[in-house]
Amino acid sequence: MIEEKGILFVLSGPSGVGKGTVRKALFENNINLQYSISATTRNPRSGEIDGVDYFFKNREEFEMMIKENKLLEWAEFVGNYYGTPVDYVKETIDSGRDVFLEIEVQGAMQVRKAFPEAVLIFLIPPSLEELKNRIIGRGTETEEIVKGRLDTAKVEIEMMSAYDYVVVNDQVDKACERIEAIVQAEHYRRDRVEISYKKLLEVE
Ligand SMILES: Nc1ncnc2c1ncn2[C@@H]1O[C@H](COP(=O)(O)OP(=O)(O)OP(=O)(O)O)[C@@H](O)[C@H]1O
Ligand SMILES: Nc1nc2c(ncn2[C@@H]2O[C@H](COP(=O)(O)O)[C@@H](O)[C@H]2O)c(=O)[nH]1
Repeated sequence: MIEEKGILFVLSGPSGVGKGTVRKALFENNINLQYSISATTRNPRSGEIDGVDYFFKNREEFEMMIKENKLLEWAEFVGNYYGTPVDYVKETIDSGRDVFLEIEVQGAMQVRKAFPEAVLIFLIPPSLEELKNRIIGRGTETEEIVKGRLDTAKVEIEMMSAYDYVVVNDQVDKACERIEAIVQAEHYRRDRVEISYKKLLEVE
């Protein structure tokens, strides 16, 4: 019997589009995906827990992870490092389970190179105005960081065509449904859903 590997799904998109919100809603629906917790040098926001939301590191620790090839991808984003620990991703995929990354665009492009079979999903806002409202509305960043993230967002949106799928986050539940449909479609495409086609064809 051939061992089936899991699929690596990557959700990316501009800052403030709602990646974290959509990801949390997806996982509340018990979707059968394993979330890969990232490492970062940014300070925890109120309520964020080390080892749950992120592995919080100082710059020295993060740079050591880079040096020791412990990251599948990493990027510097508006003044902080972010990266995906490689061992968890590899072990989970090898065990046949799907992994879900929520990362920014530079990192997604690195995943594309390192893992060409990964499925890249780009989340877009209904408009740039709405994106701005969402970043400001979240109220977690200073005015300067908000500006940095909005400037970066314009560059990031230009990378949309490098993705396998584009999903509009107009409403969280609708965005989740679209992503769930992509996950299902990718399983069908890889012939991993246990449907007996023979049986189907037998039906008159
Ligand atoms: N569909 C939506 N409609 C309205 N508001 C939304 C929607 N999705 C997310 N939001 C809101 O937008 C803000 C930004 O969302 P979130 O933090 O999930 O974005 P993000 O893409 O993960 O941002 P970052 O990349 O900066 O971490 C939050 O206040 C969230 O509640
Ligand atoms: N390249 C990577 N980007 C990541 C990773 N984890 C999160 N992110 C992205 O960083 C920005 C900022 O996140 P925030 O929590 O400070 O708002 C956002 O776009 C995240 O998706 C990662 O491991 N690698």
